[in-house]
Amino acid sequence: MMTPHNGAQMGDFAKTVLMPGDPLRSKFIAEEFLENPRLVNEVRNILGYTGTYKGIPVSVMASGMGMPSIGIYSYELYQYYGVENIVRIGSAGSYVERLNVRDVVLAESAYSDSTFALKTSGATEKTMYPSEELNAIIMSKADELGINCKKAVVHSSDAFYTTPNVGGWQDIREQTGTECVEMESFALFHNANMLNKRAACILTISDSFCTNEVLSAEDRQNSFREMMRLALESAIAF
Ligand SMILES: O=P(O)(O)O[C@H]1O[C@H](CO)[C@@H](O)[C@H]1O
Ligand SMILES: O=c1cc[nH]c(=O)[nH]1
Repeated sequence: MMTPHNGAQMGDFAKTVLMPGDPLRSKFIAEEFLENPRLVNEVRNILGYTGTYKGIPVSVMASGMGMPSIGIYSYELYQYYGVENIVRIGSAGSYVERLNVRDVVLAESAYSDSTFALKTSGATEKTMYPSEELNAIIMSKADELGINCKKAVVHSSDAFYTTPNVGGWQDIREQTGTECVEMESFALFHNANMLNKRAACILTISDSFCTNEVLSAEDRQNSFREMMRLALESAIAF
């Protein structure tokens, strides 16, 4: 079953797909962590692989950046490829001092003023929720692995670059209670809930709005090993 955006056949994806925004983070995870990784999609260079981790099938495929992009890929994986679980593994900018660069964060909810949900299904909620079951497994795996995984309310933004006239990150933080920003989890959680599937989002802080630290493109691609291990160990426990 091919789609306009995915060249894989039905059966090519495992029941759980890890989903970074960056296609080269997807390639890195497949080559570094999966046994016998097989490239199953390269349409638009949205690299997708299936292999095994500790003998259990797991897939990893990029989402691209932003809600329209993850909206397409997650919908097709759930609806046409029989995927049950998608775990976004992304980078994020921190709005608060308790979330430092390289900290691992689990989204407990995603707030957005995006129209993605409204346009997709008519949903008017501004907060979308991940699967409680997946989150519980991820937190318990983090404990087992000795990873300090911090839960946070995430802001899913439609814009990466903003100008001063639209209100700054401090206003957003105060008005919404969000603690870090990324660009996809609201749409992913919406699609999972709409299709009776499961989703979660683990993030690594790559930028701090408080300290102005910024990680390099290479670090964002290859260095988030704690998040990758946590996602893989959780995936085989789902
Ligand atoms: O590192 P990824 O997973 O792409 O996530 C974050 O990075 C991109 C912006 O730099 C957006 O996609 C944002 O959500
Ligand atoms: O500041 C950031 C960092 C990563 N991703 C975002 O969307 N914003």
